[in-house]
Amino acid sequence: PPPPAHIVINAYADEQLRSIAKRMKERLNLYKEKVVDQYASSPEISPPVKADQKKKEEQEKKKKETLMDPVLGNTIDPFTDRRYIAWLSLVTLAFNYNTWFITARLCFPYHTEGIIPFWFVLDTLADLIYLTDSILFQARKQYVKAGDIIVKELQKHRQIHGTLDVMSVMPFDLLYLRFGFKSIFRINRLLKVDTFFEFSDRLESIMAKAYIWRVIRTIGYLLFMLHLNACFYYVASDYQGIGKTKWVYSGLGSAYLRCYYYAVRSLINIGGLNEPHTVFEITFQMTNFFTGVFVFSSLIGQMRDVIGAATAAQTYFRSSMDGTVDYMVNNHIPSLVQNRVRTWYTYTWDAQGMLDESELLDKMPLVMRTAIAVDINLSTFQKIDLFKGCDQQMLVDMLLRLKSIVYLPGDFVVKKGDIGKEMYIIKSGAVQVVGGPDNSIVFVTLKAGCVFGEISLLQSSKDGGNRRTANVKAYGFANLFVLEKKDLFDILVHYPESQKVLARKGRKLMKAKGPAAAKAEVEKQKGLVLFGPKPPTPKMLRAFGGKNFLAKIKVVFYIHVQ
Ligand SMILES: Nc1nc2c(ncn2[C@@H]2O[C@@H]3COP(=O)(O)O[C@H]3[C@H]2O)c(=O)[nH]1
Repeated sequence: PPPPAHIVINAYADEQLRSIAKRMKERLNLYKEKVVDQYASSPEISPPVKADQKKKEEQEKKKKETLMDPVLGNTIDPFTDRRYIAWLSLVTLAFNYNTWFITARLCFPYHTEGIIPFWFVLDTLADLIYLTDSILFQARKQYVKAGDIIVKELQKHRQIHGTLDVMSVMPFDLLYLRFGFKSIFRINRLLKVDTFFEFSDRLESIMAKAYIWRVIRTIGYLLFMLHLNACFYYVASDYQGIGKTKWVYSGLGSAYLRCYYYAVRSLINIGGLNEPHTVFEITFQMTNFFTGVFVFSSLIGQMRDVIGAATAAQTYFRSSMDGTVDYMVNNHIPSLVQNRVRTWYTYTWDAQGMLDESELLDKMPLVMRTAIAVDINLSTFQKIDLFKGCDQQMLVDMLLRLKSIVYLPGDFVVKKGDIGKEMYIIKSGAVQVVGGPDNSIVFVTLKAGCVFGEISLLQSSKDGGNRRTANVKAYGFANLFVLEKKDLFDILVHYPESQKVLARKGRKLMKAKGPAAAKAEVEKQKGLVLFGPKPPTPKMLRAFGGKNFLAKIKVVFYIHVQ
């Protein structure tokens, strides 16, 4: 029979009682949750991120304070400071100006009355750059001594290591006053070569495609060798007398251009030059040929290495794909499968620029791998519902064990009824949970950042709880992270709290999504097999608990009023 209608004596009191009952019920649920997972409703105490961040900020502040030089203010970290690298490019420009023009002006007749003021202005500009570098930049550079970053004793370091630097800015130019305007007095400017190499190293380390710079630099070396040879040839011609013999520079046209042309033909062993006749000419020419053979062969070899290293990854990809295709052809694999394998290779290469990321990361120390993994994926992981309430460090441990894998459109990632040995996190693309005849019904489409395959993974193998509960198919190209069950359970051993959280969530998921298995789960819970005994309901809550809690209160209230 239908329950009797409620007797309402006082509407206000009834309303109050209802609201008390509602609040009590909410509290009851809260306690229930807390008994199983202490972080369930207090997210503010679960992730220790805030404490970590605070610590980090303090450390950074401290570091900044210690990096102050008492004399010069902020010191420079030469490895990471981009402004310093930008400045080095200017110093490199000044160094190149000196290197190319001091030698050219030394050999060619470039110091005519009209041009001297221009040279003077350019020289002064270059010297200003050198001076600024020595005083403001090199002096403030941190350096490493026995593994320590030294920032306090910069003065001492400057005295010992800055000798070349100081020599390079010595104003020997003052000798102009005595001996006239000659670029030889500026030859000490070439001692700044260290800065050029430093710039080169730093640039390489920050460039995404460092080989571009390496190729440019090697070409620069080649051109400079030719430049030097052009200078020597002009000096040799001058020594013999310009235009005196057929071999020497004739004195016609642009001296530099003609001498450079000679250097190219002679040093690269192209030949086709006028025959040398005097002993001096023959010796010069022979020396040129020999130097050319050694210097140019090594420089050209260097160029080949640079380009080879730049395309090494591509070559590795090609050779592994070719090897696989050969294997498939030899074993008469159906062309449909062959095409899918080819597509997988091409897509994986296009998407990640490598076939196996873990190969690259394996060589790094753990702390670096962690930094990269945390940077790339931790935020995605923190958003995943399944892992909410889990220990942060456990998430980091998990990140380190993930493997990236690509599925082609239509590929089955998991099949219903299979044993679940891994779970997946979608990195990019989408997957569909499908079922029904011909798998034509799409239950849900999961996108980047979603997890699947976790239901069977979190269940025990007893009663077949570890079987996949649905089919999951890749929709388009799906780039997934795989986490193996073995890895997950290896990690969970160290995080019992997180294990409880996941176990609870696993049970919830099973109840919600796998009805048949959920039945078995209820049976199991009765026997308290899987996750230990259910915690008893607190006494106070028990007193209020129960299905007909409201009815009970009403009866008491009714009797009381009566
Ligand atoms: N059974 C079921 N699985 C789903 C659903 N939505 C997503 N999935 C995922 O599909 C996966 C199939 O394999 P698992 O049973 O291991 O884990 C399952 C879930 O992660 C759903 O509504 N029902």
